[in-house]
Amino acid sequence: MTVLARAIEATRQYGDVLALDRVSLDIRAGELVGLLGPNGAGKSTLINLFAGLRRPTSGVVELFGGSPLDPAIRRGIGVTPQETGLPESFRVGEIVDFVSAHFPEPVGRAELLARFGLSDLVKRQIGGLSGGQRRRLAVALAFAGRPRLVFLDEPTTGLDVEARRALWDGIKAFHEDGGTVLLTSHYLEEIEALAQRVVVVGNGRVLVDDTVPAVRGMVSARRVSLVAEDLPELPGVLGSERADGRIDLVTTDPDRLVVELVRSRVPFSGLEIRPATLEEAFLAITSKESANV
Ligand SMILES: Nc1ncnc2c1ncn2[C@@H]1O[C@H](COP(=O)(O)OP(=O)(O)OP(=O)(O)O)[C@@H](O)[C@H]1O
Repeated sequence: MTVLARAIEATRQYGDVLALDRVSLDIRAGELVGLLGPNGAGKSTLINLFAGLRRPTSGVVELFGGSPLDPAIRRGIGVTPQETGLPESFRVGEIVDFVSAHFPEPVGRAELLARFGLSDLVKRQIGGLSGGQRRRLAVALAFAGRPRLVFLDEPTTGLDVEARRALWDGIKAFHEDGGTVLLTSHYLEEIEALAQRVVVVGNGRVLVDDTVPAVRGMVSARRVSLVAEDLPELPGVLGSERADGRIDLVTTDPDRLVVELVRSRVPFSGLEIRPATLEEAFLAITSKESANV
């Protein structure tokens, strides 16, 4: 399958910060890839390299077989960064026309707005939109020029359930028509709703590149929560925290943890076991990864 975007051993440093550490990744035509990772993992940096907004410190980044720094090549992509500033005095329809004018075969105002559930806002000034409406508009604009490949950095942050669904529908429709998408998210649920492939990044490295069900299986960390005065060292604890009189322990083996807890004869009560958040699960993957190095 045609590779539309490729990183080969791409490293990006900001001063002392190693934001990306020898990342190699192919995005193939027709894929909808979810880039998942905690804050500071390097997701935006990777998108910025693909979109030609930053250069790699070392390694190679290609877009459509050429350089992402070439404006003619970049015309084939659509991008919505994490934060966008749209001119407040423009009306929604005007900004769509303005962006569309930069492309040879734009989607067209009515169709684009309909795809993202924004038709009713066509005459509204951007300054009068809610935060969620602005976000949806910013994402819709990435699709205005009929791009082959779209990069969306946390497209649904700050959106309520309905707005999120409207956005997902727009992204899905593009993908079903053969479009290729790379989107970032903190939520596996979001990636699960849209993508088949998920790339997990942490500390600037690709930790996992697999199908959504495979990653679901990997992030099997559980949170064991209980009330106790004090706890001894327990095996398999990846992280712990104390809040509201409870102690929360993150582990990939809750059965063993509970057995050891009982064996330790420390008095406890209110035992609860539930799935860990993705952030906690990342910790599990990251620590497994560093154990393998
Ligand atoms: N312009 C910059 N100057 C200095 N450091 C930067 C810059 N941009 C990013 N970084 C650092 O690089 C690392 C990766 O940041 P990046 O924004 O790519 O992460 P992210 O995965 O997108 O995070 P988030 O989920 O919070 O958006 C972080 O440590 C960040 O502080």
